[in-house]
Amino acid sequence: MFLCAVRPRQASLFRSVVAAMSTGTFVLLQPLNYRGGVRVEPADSCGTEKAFEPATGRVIATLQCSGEKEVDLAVKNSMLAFKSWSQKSGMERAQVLLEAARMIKEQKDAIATMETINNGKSVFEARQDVDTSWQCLEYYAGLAASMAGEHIQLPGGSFGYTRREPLGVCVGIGAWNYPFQIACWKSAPALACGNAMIFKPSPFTPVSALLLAEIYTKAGAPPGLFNVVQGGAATGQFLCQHPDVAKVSFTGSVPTGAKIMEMSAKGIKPVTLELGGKSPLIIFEDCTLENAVKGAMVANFLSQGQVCCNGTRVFVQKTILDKFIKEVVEQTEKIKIGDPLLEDTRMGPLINEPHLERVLGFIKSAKKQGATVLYGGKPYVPTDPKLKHGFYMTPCILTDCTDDMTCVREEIFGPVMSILSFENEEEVLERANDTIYGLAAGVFTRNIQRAHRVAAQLQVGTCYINNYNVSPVELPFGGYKKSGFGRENGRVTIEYYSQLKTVYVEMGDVESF
Ligand SMILES: NC(=O)c1ccc[n+]([C@@H]2O[C@H](COP(=O)([O-])OP(=O)(O)OC[C@H]3O[C@@H](n4cnc5c(N)ncnc54)[C@H](O)[C@@H]3O)[C@@H](O)[C@H]2O)c1
Ligand SMILES: C[N+](C)(C)CCCC=O
Repeated sequence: MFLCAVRPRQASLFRSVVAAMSTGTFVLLQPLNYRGGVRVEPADSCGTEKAFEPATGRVIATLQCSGEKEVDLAVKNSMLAFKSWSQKSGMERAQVLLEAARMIKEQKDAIATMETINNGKSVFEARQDVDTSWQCLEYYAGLAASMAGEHIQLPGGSFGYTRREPLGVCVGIGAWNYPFQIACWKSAPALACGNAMIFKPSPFTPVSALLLAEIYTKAGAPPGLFNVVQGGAATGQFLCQHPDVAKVSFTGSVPTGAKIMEMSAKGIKPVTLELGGKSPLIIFEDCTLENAVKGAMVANFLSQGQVCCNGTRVFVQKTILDKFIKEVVEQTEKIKIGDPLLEDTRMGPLINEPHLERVLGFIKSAKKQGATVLYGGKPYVPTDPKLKHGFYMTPCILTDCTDDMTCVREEIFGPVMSILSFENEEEVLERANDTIYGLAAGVFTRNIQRAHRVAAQLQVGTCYINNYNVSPVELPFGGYKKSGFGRENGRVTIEYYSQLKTVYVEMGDVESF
């Protein structure tokens, strides 16, 4: 067990990570809030939450959920930081973001290790998440200096101009499936635009946002520019309802998203909602089968299937159905499940026991409704004794699915692929769009006209052609329909973290009544 010898207030989490590189050894030291450039105990609390190491089932920390007083202190502190930060030039802000990106790259292994310990995803994947995180900071650093308004000539020599200004103190609320990436995807554009941010991670994954907070401070961000408050729903509510919070950017489920929107509406606050999905992946007979199979695996089993945009409704054209199924089962059998910190593991545990039970429940109901479990879908106990209380299951392939089954309609958020067959393009498009969600979709075909025609007709925020679940920072990411609105990544996100001021300049005399 690792115990930090230095005073907790000053203990850097990175020291803990370096000392705890193997599963079953890490203990997270308090305090877990981050305010004014240091880790602090919350001023008040509204209950506790436990954070686990999913690989072993061990509790790694009991969190004090921040109360109203702590939230207010965090907001006041961030408002102070906002005063100075918002006055800096884009180039000055970019320097801090670039230094933070450099430090993330330098600490990539430590951050990925911590993410794996707290979330359960394989360290192989966690490293990719860290890459998409520092890339996000670099990207918005690059845009910070080019944020500008326009000059508009008016009659008589008068003119107007616009200024793109920050919003103020923004709140980021995160889900547990991409803890570090979500914190970066929200904070990088927010800070680049001159805002301050208070971030509340999911209580299941409190750790890596603290790593990011330490990095921002070391990179030169003023104290309070990026504060972290820990807690669950009640803490999230205090944040959304705080009168001095200018914007809320939320990543999580549709029901919580609706509550966030309601609270924000009362305060007339803009919101970004990155919500859930039940995305279709359409595989035409003229695809490159090997790529389509790989695509389906990435679209379903990444992060143990706990990915918002996963393509879990896999529509396969009837003529290649048998070939596709044979190949996908063969590949799925090869997935190595186990200790997520081992280099060759590709599937770790699910986030916690209730979630594992929920996912297994979906498989049970799929069977009841007539689906066939062609592969997996069972609890899994790795041979290593220290992993026996972890939350593992075998990846699941369901066939004989129909569009009305619960496993096809609802977001499972676990490693469960539902395979459906189709005859033609028109039919599959109608079925693919028959959902309340609209986060993503995929299409595999070598027919270039068909690929673009289908992409244009899918009611989704992101459509992948001949790949899946790739997310370059240059491309906007977000949902249609109940999967939310607003975007993360891409140039457009600047608009979600800034507001436009118009200045009119009179060059003549005022005409009076
Ligand atoms: N679209 C995306 O980019 C994206 C990315 C990741 C996850 N997700 C979605 O997130 C969901 C899984 O994450 P989850 O289980 O953490 O979601 P969740 O909605 O339960 O919780 C998300 C966050 O909201 C907080 N919260 C809960 N109730 C709240 C309330 N009443 N007020 C304020 N905050 C509150 C939680 O503490 C947590 O930090 C899935 O539906 C998944 O699809 C979407
Ligand atoms: C990086 N991915 C795989 C596109 C996931 C984005 C966040 C969704 O849960």
